[in-house]
Amino acid sequence: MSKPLCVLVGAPGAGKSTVGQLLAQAYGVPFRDTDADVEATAGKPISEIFIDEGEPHFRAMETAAVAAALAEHEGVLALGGGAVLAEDNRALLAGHTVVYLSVDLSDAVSRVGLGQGRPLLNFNPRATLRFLLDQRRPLYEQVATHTVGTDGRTPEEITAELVELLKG
Ligand SMILES: Nc1ncnc2c1ncn2[C@@H]1O[C@H](COP(=O)(O)OP(=O)(O)OP(=O)(O)O)[C@@H](O)[C@H]1O
Ligand SMILES: O=C(O)C1=C[C@@H](O)[C@@H](O)[C@H](O)C1
Ligand SMILES: [Mg+2]
Repeated sequence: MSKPLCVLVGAPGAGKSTVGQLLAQAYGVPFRDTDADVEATAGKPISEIFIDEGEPHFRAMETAAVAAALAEHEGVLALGGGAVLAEDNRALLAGHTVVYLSVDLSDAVSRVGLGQGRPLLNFNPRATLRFLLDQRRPLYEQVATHTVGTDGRTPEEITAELVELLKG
């Protein structure tokens, strides 16, 4: 089975998409993001999938995207922030190099405040993120082979640490 060089997991705002692209550039390998795969398959943004078909439909599409990417992709792979909620996805991650990009509440709030298109965070992002971080932390820790803290650090600093960490 071909394997991604590295799979990034973590909460919304952890920087999976940002750091994932930098890490792929550093290695000269392709970057893939299951959120983008789902949007390409659906032909519309995730926010519209949530509105039109609902979260369970999005989660089923996400699980199919995770399975396909883990089987096919040989570069750096970022998963959607909620991908670890599904036991099927957690099982598929076994045997892969999985990096948990951790983020605390205040950094996550300020980072997601910069962007749009996160349907779970449309209403009261701070309270929702607090819940998501508490709910998911044990799941991220369960699937991770490595953990890297991102608070107060630039994407470039985090990428440099990852390159060192993954050398071994
Ligand atoms: N270490 C960092 N320091 C400051 N800002 C950051 C950092 N990492 C990412 N950002 C910014 O935070 C926002 C969210 O980053 P990004 O989209 O990479 O997160 P994500 O983990 O992919 O989130 P999601 O789960 O929603 O896809 C972006 O505007 C990005 O530029
Ligand atoms: O944390 C989540 O549950 C999500 C994070 C995003 O990456 C997207 O996968 C979607 O907006 C759901
Ligand atoms: Mg992302």
